[in-house]
Amino acid sequence: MTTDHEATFLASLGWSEFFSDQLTDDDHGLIPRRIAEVHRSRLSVTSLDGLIRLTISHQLNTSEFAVGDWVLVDPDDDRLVRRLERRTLLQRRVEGRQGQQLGAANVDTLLIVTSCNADFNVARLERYMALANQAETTPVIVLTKADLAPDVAEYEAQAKALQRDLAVVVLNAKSEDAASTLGPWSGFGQTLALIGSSGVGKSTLVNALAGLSGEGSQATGGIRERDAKGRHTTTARSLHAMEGGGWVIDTPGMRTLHVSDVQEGIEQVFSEITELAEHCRFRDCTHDHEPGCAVQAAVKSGTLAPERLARWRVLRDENDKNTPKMTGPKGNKVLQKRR
Ligand SMILES: Nc1nc2c(ncn2[C@@H]2O[C@H](COP(=O)(O)OP(=O)(O)OP(=O)(O)O)[C@@H](O)[C@H]2O)c(=O)[nH]1
Ligand SMILES: [Zn+2]
Repeated sequence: MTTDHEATFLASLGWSEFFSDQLTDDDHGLIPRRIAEVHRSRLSVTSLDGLIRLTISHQLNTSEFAVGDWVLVDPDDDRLVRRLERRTLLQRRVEGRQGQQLGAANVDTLLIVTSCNADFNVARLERYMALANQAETTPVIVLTKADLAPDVAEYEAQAKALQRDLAVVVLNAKSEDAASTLGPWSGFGQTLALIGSSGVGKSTLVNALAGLSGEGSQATGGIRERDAKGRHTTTARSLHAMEGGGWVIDTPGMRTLHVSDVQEGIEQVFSEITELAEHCRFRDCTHDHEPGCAVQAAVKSGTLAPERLARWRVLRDENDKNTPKMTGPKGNKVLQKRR
């Protein structure tokens, strides 16, 4: 019963064979919808007529859903029937809590936003990239406030060195061409999400990408609301149509970060170290004092910066500490997969 209009709308939201292949005969009559808002007792989805609040059971734990999830809905009563398997999932560890919090689902590209000033911190960027890699979302570094920095090329070079083949974009988030600069990642059917510290220009970028100004715009700078605990929050809906034809997810929950369970993501960020380690004499080499260590040899020859190795160690140790371990059949430790 899907009209052409509806089909184009779903395709703009990223509906693809990955999701349609999950449909069975039992799903006849149901329609796919994408989650735009997740609250404690309510879920909303996008539609051509605007947001629709889903009918859900009182027992449903909404924290198991993420903005960007695809769900099947009964159009007669807007009842949630089931969630489809995710293509990508960004999640983060919350200090003092068990497990991980879901951030955003089915995101194609994660814009890691930082500014060309004191906010720029390579260790934090590597951490964000480990998370993006682990989620199987493509990271892109966006360097904002280029208009205020005299030494932009220096920041750009440092960002490019963070991971092999990493895309780095330099811009002024307030300029008219900010959205078109991000065109390669904001086209029809593409989903973007943003991460980065407070004040780097995320809301400004969302406004530029979504063509929002005035009434509909995300609060930028000091005009934000306070939540119950008196903290500043950017309170607005989380899924916006972009002028380029895709969608952008802006979830405040993704803005701070501790890592756990991102071992493969870390190996991808530091692929040059991962590859060198294969040539160490000992399989369990710690790349510290061992003879025949290919990683230390690279540091000595100047091809690997000692600071980069030190940051890899810190991130890997933090991840190991935060990742729950299971004891394997032979008593050796096995990393627990929680996907
Ligand atoms: N000159 C200049 N100012 C910028 C740029 N990007 C952001 N700003 C300004 O920096 C301030 C903070 O920008 P926001 O977009 O609110 O930052 P945010 O990352 O959304 O911050 P939170 O909502 O706290 O997470 C605003 O006053 C923006 O106008 C830029 O590229 N150049
Ligand atoms: Zn070694």
